[in-house]
Amino acid sequence: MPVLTPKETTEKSVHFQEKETQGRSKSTVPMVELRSVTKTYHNGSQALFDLNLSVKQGDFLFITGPSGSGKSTLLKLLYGEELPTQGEVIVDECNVATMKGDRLSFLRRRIGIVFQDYKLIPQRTVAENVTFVLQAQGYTRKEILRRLEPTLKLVGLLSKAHCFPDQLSGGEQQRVSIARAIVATPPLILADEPTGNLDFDNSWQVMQILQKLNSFGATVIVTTHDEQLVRRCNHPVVQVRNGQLYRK
Ligand SMILES: Nc1ncnc2c1ncn2[C@@H]1O[C@H](COP(=O)(O)OP(=O)(O)OP(=O)(O)O)[C@@H](O)[C@H]1O
Repeated sequence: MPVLTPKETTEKSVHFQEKETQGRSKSTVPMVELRSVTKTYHNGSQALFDLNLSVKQGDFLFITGPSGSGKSTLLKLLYGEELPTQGEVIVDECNVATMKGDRLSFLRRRIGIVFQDYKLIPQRTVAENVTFVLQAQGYTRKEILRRLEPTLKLVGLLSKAHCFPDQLSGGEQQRVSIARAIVATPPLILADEPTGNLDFDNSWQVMQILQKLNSFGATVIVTTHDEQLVRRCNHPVVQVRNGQLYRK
């Protein structure tokens, strides 16, 4: 079972400020645990089989694997988009499969999700795309404004706050989607092929942001095909093959 080594620096919440983390004790608390998880889709397609994984708070993990091996399915199980056919999916000490309604929504608020295809709203500006979810969650205007600026600054888009998505490059659009995922400072960030549509320089920029968030304390799990990017970052890697996980 790939149990991943925790980093030296671990915090429970994300703040967009450098923090003095040297000398903190390692976290041993798992943020994510999959216990003997099997996922078979209704059409009989078996995506994952008897899979175990433990990712501790503050870890950074890459998940690689060939197309169709089950990477996206694994992430979908973590945010409750799909349910396991067998086994348990534990996120932040909650059993995802047993959560419904408000409890599932509350758990999802603690997870920032970044997709390959950005999923931005074309008719809304960068600032509106980023703050939309906060508004829906009932944050006050003052709190929304307090969060917006440091978030845009972190992804290098403060000067683009009033642009619309079609006025941005692909790399910039992906950074907006990261800003949207992190503006509520979730302790867990899941990124599904976040660099799949980007060239190497933009991919590296995205990875640097994700690594920065990890250094601030967030647990980060990234699926990718990009071996070059994985090699350049010094983080644990597991591979999904035939529905199971292998440590690389
Ligand atoms: N909604 C679904 N219904 C039926 N089968 C599905 C569904 N989603 C995924 N699958 C199947 O599950 C398996 C794993 O798919 P998944 O999308 O998790 O792979 P992946 O590793 O993320 O692939 P890629 O790298 O191409 O995105 C594949 O065989 C796929 O066809």
